Amino acid sequence: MSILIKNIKQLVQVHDYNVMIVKGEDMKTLPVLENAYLYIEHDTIIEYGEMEYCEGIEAETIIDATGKIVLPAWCDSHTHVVYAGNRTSEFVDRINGLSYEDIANRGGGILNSAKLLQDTSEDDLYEQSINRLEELIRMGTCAFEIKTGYGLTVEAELKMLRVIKRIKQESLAKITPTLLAAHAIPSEYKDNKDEYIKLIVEELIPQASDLNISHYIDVFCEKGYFDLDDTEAILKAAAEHNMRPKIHVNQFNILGGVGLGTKYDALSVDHLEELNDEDIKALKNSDTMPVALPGCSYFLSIPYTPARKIIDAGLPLAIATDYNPGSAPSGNMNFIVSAACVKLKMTPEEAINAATINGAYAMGISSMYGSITRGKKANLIITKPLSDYSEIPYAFAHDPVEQVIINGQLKDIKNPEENFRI
Ligand SMILES: N=CN[C@@H](CCC(=O)O)C(=O)O
Ligand SMILES: [Zn+2]
Repeated sequence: MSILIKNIKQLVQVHDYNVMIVKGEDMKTLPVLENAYLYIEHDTIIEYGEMEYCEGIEAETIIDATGKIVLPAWCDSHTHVVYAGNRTSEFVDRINGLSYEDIANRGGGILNSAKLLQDTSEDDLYEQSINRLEELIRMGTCAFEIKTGYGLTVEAELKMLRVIKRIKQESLAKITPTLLAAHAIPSEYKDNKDEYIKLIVEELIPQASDLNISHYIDVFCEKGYFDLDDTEAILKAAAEHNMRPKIHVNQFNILGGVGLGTKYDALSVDHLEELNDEDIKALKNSDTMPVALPGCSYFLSIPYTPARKIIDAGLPLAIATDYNPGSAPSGNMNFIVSAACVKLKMTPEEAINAATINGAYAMGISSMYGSITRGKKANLIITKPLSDYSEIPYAFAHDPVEQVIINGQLKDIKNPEENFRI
């Protein structure tokens, strides 16, 4: 199978030499080839260049991309897309004045989603989740991290892991699973948090490790959830099973989770709506990717991650959706790229770097995803006709995506019958 895309107005994020991460000042640069072609064989980017060098290249499928932009598909490194039902009633409660914390204190929030998920069959959970995921592929995302965390019992967390495994096996999207058993304290452990941590450490992590699905561990390190000691106990146990941290830190309060994350060589530390100089210092001496989640800030009306402080300190930054039923019920990366520009004051170049190559890094897949590089996987967005790539974040809430190539397959995203499964 071969595809040739011709007359591309702008081929974006082109790197002749493979890149794994883009940091600081370098995030301002987005390499672009004007009037270009791109040639794909099977699932791989084989060749690209200026149109004048395209002569003689033949392919089974030829796409004329006159006026259009081609870029790597979005890499969403933080999602909770496997969940049951929704939490619209809490949405209304918040409109009427309750805070996210008030709702959690009443026993709602994550615990509500956990109850729903525990009562949902594995097949139903799979169907709900893959349908959400396919809607997101139509919006241009082809790589997703997916967390557990709405099970909160050994049985239900393993059910979530099996659903994620099935999605990983059946979807054309690239999936990175993460174990987030420490997402909230189940009500039966309300006065006995240590017992729940013991359950995670002694039963869940070893059983999850035996399933060999997830190589990443997450903890919601936050007041009222898991403190620094709890988090460390879980990271330590996970490290013995070769699970690397990707943790929720600094969403509402600074507990020292960033420093703890870097100490345990976290692949990413996510949220960072609150951030101090010590956190910046810890990140500077690490291989840890900071991840901003502007959809959560928008939906909960909490501060936005100080992206300028992070990037101007010479650090890398990724952006992701945090797609979940409580704090960010949207997985639209086009919106996230726009919000990064408008609210986090990132340039379009920085935002696109953050949503492609740095998103891929935050899933440990940037050697094969996140840039237009010979040998990398062909996961691509072909836009509608646009004046320039900066129109993607500029025209917020518009849908810039016309076609998607996922794993080397051209998909008709407007056709409701189109499927994105292997
Ligand atoms: N903060 C922790 N976890 C999610 C929210 C989960 C929920 O409310 O269901 C987040 O990243 O925002
Ligand atoms: Zn999250």
